[in-house]
Amino acid sequence: MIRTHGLTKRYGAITAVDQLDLDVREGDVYGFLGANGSGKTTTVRMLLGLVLATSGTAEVLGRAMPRAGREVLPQVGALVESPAAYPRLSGRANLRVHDALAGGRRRGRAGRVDDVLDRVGLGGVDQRPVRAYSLGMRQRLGLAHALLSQPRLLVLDEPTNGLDPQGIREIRDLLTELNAAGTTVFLSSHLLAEVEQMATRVGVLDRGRLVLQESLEVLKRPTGRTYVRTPDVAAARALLDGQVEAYDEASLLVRVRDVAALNAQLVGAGVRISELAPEKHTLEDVVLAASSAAGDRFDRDVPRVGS
Ligand SMILES: Nc1ncnc2c1ncn2[C@@H]1O[C@H](COP(=O)(O)OP(=O)(O)OP(=O)(O)O)[C@@H](O)[C@H]1O
Repeated sequence: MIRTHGLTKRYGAITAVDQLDLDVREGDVYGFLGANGSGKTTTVRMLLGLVLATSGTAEVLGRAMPRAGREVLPQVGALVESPAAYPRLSGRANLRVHDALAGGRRRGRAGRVDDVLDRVGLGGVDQRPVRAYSLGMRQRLGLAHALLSQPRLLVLDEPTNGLDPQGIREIRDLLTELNAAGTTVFLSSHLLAEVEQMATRVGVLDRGRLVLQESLEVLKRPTGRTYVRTPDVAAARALLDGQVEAYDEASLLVRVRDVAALNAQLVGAGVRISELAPEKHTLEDVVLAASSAAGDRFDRDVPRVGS
């Protein structure tokens, strides 16, 4: 759906995007992660033909950008930074104008507009002019605009910017639902937790360079250790001598892959267990390892809403 080769953008002495090889496949929710200033917005702008690359190539929906923009862009729903809107008009009126400008058929327009407003949670609050909208409402309106043409591909730059935890959850659910119905989603974010909860594949940008591109399933694979929570730490340590890699007063990390066998062994020896689980890599671990210098600039402290 999106493929770039050696995509590079320089602004004078600054290399904002450096030799990027992106590969976004059909059906992905691709989380494009990077600290502030790492080059995400510049990349999104190049993909949409809003900024010209210094060198390298970009293909969107199998066509070269920006050359094929006229054919490609109507099939792509995009949200890049603060979406433009007529401030005196309501969101609904704005969307009707956009739909008309994009050549959407007049027939069914009102229904299409109402549908996307409902989907992004603006259906009930749309009496106000857009100038009275909060940042979060503007963001939702931008998303509604992106959805209007029922695109095969959504390209979203920080789509939850300005939203509260409830709003973030709603957008996440909406994107998951659209993806299940066949829409490929490419979203940029500096929020590790957001991407961890939504993405199927992840690309990590570190000062303009792609330092990691992999499916989340592979990245979060088990570490080969098992986490054991027990009130009988001393007994468990004695039993598993040599296999315990770390422990505290209530838990142990054991170098064992077979959780069922470990369970049987512990229970057989009378060790009480309150929790037993294979340890997994977290996205945070993996991102920090891939880009140690950038890692501490990520925003990790977002509230975890839902699962
Ligand atoms: N028009 C421009 N002129 C000069 N430098 C630019 C321009 N646009 C971006 N840059 C620089 O390129 C680098 C990457 O910026 P970019 O906005 O793409 O990063 P980002 O990852 O999207 O960050 P943020 O999340 O803060 O928007 C930064 O150093 C930025 O200052």
